[in-house]
Amino acid sequence: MTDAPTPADPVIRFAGVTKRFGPLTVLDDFDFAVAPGEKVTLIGPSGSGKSTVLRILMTLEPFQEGTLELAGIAYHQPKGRGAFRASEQHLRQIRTHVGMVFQSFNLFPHMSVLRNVVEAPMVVLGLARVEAECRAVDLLRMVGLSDKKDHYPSQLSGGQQQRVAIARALAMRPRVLLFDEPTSALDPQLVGEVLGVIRSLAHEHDLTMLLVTHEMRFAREVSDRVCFFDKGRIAEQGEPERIFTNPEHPRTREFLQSVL
Ligand SMILES: Nc1ncnc2c1ncn2[C@@H]1O[C@H](COP(=O)(O)OP(=O)(O)OP(=O)(O)O)[C@@H](O)[C@H]1O
Repeated sequence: MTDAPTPADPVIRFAGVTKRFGPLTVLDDFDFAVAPGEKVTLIGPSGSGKSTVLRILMTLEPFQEGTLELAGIAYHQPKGRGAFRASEQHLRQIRTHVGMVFQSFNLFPHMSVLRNVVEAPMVVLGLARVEAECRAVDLLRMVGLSDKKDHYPSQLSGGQQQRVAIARALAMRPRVLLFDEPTSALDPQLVGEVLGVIRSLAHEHDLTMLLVTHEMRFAREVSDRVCFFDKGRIAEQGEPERIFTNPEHPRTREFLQSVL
């Protein structure tokens, strides 16, 4: 089964999006929509285009054709006009509505944990320091790092750095939070603490979440919908229980057998 009903008022919508890297077509006439508050996980083989979807959403990658709608803002790229690149104004709008947690944390190394979390709300949203700090203190408590607010990233474990990165993304109060393999760079013993924070977020908040992960058990626990990606297409999607216990597409079965 490749089709999922399109939500009436999606917060994310790709319609006929084509993305090429030189001669390589990664997404071909790609359609995909996510409802507000939905938690959707993209799984699939390496190189199938999962991260590219997130990077296009975050405007980190231009695309060649199609329409992208994000939090009510639409971007259309007509065929044959080169690659869509967002204007400065678009970039600002996107970055206010969408947060992204990367594999490699990407914290500012010269800033304390607290400063990492308050920086964007102050600079981008114009929040007063006292308000941004209040927000940051709450979020650092939520990710279990209240006692590390004056530390620098180099003084933290990878798992702690990633939890700061999650707090930093949440400090912007985004409508959509993207996770690109958030535990891939971590030592195995640190994976659980990061997944725990994301799991609580997924279960306790109405934030829209789109995740790329190789952690299948985690995908099963947190997702409303799992999409199996194969060669730039969603070969199969559905509720996690069904996808993991009774996959219909041969490629999904083959993939799950190789990773479970
Ligand atoms: N900047 C780039 N330049 C050229 N090719 C790229 C670039 N970024 C990605 N690709 C190619 O696009 C394809 C899709 O990559 P993408 O990272 O989206 O896959 P993925 O499914 O997320 O893989 P993984 O699970 O390994 O992260 C791959 O063949 C990759 O080599």
